[in-house]
Amino acid sequence: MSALAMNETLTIARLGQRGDGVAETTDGQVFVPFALPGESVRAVRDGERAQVVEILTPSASRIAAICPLFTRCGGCVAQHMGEGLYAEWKRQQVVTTLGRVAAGVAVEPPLDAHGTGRRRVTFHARREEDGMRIGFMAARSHDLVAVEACPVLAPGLARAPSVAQHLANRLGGSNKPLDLQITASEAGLDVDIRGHGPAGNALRRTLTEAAERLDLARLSMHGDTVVERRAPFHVMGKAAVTPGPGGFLQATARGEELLAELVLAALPKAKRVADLFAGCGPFSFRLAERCHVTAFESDKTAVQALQRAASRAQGLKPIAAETRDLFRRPLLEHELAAFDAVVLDPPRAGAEAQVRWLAGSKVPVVAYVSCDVGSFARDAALLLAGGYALERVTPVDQFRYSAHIELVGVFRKAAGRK
Ligand SMILES: C[S@@+](CC[C@H](N)C(=O)[O-])C[C@H]1O[C@@H](n2cnc3c(N)ncnc32)[C@H](O)[C@@H]1O
Repeated sequence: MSALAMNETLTIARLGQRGDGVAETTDGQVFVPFALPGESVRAVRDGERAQVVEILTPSASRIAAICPLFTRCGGCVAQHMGEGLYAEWKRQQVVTTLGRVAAGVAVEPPLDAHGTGRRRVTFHARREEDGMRIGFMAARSHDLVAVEACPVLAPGLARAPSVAQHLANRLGGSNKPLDLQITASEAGLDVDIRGHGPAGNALRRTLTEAAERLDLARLSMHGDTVVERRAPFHVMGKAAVTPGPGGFLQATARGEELLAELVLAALPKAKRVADLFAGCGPFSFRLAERCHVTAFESDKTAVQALQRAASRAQGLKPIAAETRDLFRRPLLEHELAAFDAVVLDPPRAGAEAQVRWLAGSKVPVVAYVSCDVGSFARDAALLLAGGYALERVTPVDQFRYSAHIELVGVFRKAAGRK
């Protein structure tokens, strides 16, 4: 903190996008982590940020955090918000950003997609004076907060901290910081280690032995399988899918289900659907229960996982899958003409190149699943300019207690519009 730090009373006017309380002062906005609207707080200010020293008048919406590490660990920012305040804060993030391009659009209250909790976690590990430490990064700092348990994780990850600690100890010869990504699959824990150099034979033996001892389903380094004792899998509709090591998965099983339900509800009459940015197929498999699906995805391993699972699944309509970079090679007009609905679920950057082609297409309905409201708003503006109407926006909250929010937007083009 600088020598200019001041101790003063601040009144919190609203919540910012990241969950900080925001006070309006004569010097401009001041961001106050863990303070709530309506509260008066005594705080130490440093520039445009302030730390609470004492809450003078607590908000009626303040609740007790569920985790003793809350405020130290950088993973959660919102455990102190009561349910109503929390849901409205998340909804407003969508309303505010989207309002710039689609002012009148109805944004529904967020759907709670936490379910039984997050099915994937990444622990950081690094050497400290007393040995290897595993944990999460503290907020706005390079400090590591030691974590022995995390209440937002699904029950299948209950032993993830001790697994991460054991593996970090085994890898402790390296001074490099490591990331240990652990996923709870139906066949047990699926671990991908990043940050370590390539595994030589000796290290592979050590890790294979550790996987036995920890009863892991699979252990990989940088996406390269070291040992697969049981194929990890996830049930997606009528398919059992084994994603590539470290491959993308929605954060919670409930989130994946809810997103798929919203997508399916948007296209009740579709017969031929393009699933863009399809990953290993969570939407494709559910769509294929009633329509023909063509999946496009740039990650070859994900496409192979989808194809393998499709070849084994029973009772589905045909699913074709193609490895394709949709930023560089979006589907063009004549290709889009083969579909009566398009689903897209791009990474945070959005799908500008693809959406430019979609905007000029005649595809009657587009279900856009987004993990970044900023890029969604930019892409939505292109679709609106192309003659689509944004019918509905449903925020989906898979990342409970974080500032993150996802959404499904349904766009429809009236018949006859070009
Ligand atoms: C948010 S994930 C969604 C995946 C899948 N729909 C799901 O629900 O699991 C985004 C996907 O886009 C893929 N992707 C990223 N860049 C891409 C690109 N340029 N072209 C095609 N796919 C891309 C990623 O590999 C990832 O699978």
